[in-house]
Amino acid sequence: MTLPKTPSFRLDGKRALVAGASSGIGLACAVALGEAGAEVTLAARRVDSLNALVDKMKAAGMSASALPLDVSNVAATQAAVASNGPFDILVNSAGLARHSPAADTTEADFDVAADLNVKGAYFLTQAVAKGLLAAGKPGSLINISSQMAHVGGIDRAVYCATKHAVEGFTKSMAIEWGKAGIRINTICPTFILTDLTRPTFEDPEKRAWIEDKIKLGRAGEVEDIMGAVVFLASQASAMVTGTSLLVDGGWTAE
Ligand SMILES: NC(=O)C1=CN([C@@H]2O[C@H](COP(=O)(O)OP(=O)(O)OC[C@H]3O[C@@H](n4cnc5c(N)ncnc54)[C@H](O)[C@@H]3O)[C@@H](O)[C@H]2O)C=CC1
Ligand SMILES: C[C@H](O)[C@@H]1OC(=O)[C@H](O)[C@@H]1O
Repeated sequence: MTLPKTPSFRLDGKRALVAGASSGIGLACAVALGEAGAEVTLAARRVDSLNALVDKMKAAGMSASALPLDVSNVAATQAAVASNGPFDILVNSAGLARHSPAADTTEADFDVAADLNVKGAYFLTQAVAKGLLAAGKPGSLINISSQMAHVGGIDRAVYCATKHAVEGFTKSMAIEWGKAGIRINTICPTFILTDLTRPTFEDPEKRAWIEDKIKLGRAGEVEDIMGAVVFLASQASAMVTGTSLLVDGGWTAE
């Protein structure tokens, strides 16, 4: 009897683009992919915010470079991906939140969130996929969505709408490009301690509510996303497409 072979989690020889790489979840994903052997292009609006990180990754033996990229600018995104691709792996962690009661949402708040979280994510994913299709290569594209793509949240009607939309285009693109070997998935984190959530965590009542809702009883850390991203980027997830990987500590189990 031949034993089944465990698929590799290694990413040697793969080129990865990480958008929103200068902080938080994106930064952690860039490091995780680099440690797994990928050649990582870290993208952010301001490249000077990436230089120290790129140097640290290189000093630790990883392959890393910086690319200026404003994900809410579709034409600039398409041009940057076309001239620097093709990328075998995309992690899009660029995102924002403007929280308010649903009755108070302004058109401007809606537009700024939709422009980045939905439109920007859509066209970045499309641009990377088109590079792969033109090169006849397979790939794994990952958008950082949210547990809020699966439930509602107080003051989060717009944020939830944008993240639900990401799930919709992820499934549709996965159907269209599956036969070309392009897999598209989302990672859906719970509350993770980052710049984005710091104001929420600094409120003791809100922090207690979060730690109660998360069934594992603690706030998420960026390290909690690192294994998930390597899994989805690698051959270990070869049969996984069009779905969400919830890293929510059990929030949505209730
Ligand atoms: N922190 C949390 O609890 C959770 C965060 N998320 C999602 O994770 C992603 C990353 O968020 P965090 O790391 O928490 O916050 P963060 O604020 O550290 O990261 C967001 C990144 O997006 C970048 N960004 C903003 N606008 C951009 C643009 N136009 N072009 C390129 N980059 C842009 C920022 O510079 C920043 O590096 C977001 O999509 C967020 O919605 C999802 C679930 C939970
Ligand atoms: C920024 C939000 O408050 C935060 O991001 C998420 O996706 C979490 O579920 C929180 O709602």
